[in-house]
Amino acid sequence: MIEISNAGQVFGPAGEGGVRALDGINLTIRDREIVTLVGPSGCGKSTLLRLVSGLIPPSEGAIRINGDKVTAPRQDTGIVFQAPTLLPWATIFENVMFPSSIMKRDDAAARERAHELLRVAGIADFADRRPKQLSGGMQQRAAICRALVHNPSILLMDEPFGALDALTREVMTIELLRIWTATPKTILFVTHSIPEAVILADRVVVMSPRPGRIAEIIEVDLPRPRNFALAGHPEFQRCAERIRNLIFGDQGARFDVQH
Ligand SMILES: Nc1ncnc2c1ncn2[C@@H]1O[C@H](COP(=O)(O)OP(=O)(O)OP(=O)(O)O)[C@@H](O)[C@H]1O
Repeated sequence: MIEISNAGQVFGPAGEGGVRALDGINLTIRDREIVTLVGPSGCGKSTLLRLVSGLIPPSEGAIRINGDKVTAPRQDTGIVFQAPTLLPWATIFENVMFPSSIMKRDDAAARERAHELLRVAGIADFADRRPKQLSGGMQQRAAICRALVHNPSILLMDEPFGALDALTREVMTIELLRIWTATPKTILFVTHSIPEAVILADRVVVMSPRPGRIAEIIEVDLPRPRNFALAGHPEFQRCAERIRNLIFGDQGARFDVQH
């Protein structure tokens, strides 16, 4: 369970000169829940993900995972950024194995898991290539395999499919749900895509413009397993409509969120 209590973040000097990115965030994420985060550009989605990952400490409040205060990156957490951030000099297989290697858990089981993930992601034939020999989409698939290789119980994803073409993006979204069904984990997922936010989530957290606050939390009552055929479902449309109204409904609306 992830507990975000009264978390706030100010970058730079305290007071007038600082940038307040987050204000008074309270959110509890249950085990094996998928929560998506949407909101206008600059509302603090990535910052909130970084606080939960332990990459930066919150200026105010606290993040707890299973009761322990998060003070640094944790072994039970995997993270995927929008850019693949692979090591250019290592092979795809070595990149995927990297978390297991630094945790000194690069045994036969981990290697088998890495091969299996590469198969699922459709890039097994590229295991011995260097990142620059793969397309951007294939590199991103490798980055997702890397985040999953040590079978973390928490997966934090910051617009992981943002740079992919629309078709690959849908395939990867459904693939992520398939992986989640096979090995359930708690997922916090930042996206600019309303359909992606709804199709993945148990709950969608909609954030308001800077300083980022939670505007509303929307429960998505759609059956699982899910696919994009559910876009015609009345519950899908209700959720998507509500998110749109929250984001575009006021004068401060920003148009960088995909309909
Ligand atoms: N390291 C930093 N130093 C100073 N300001 C920062 C830093 N990181 C983020 N910010 C500021 O905090 C605010 C929130 O940024 P953040 O990247 O979390 O927003 P976001 O909702 O993820 O945006 P986007 O949707 O465009 O990716 C922005 O105003 C940004 O300029």
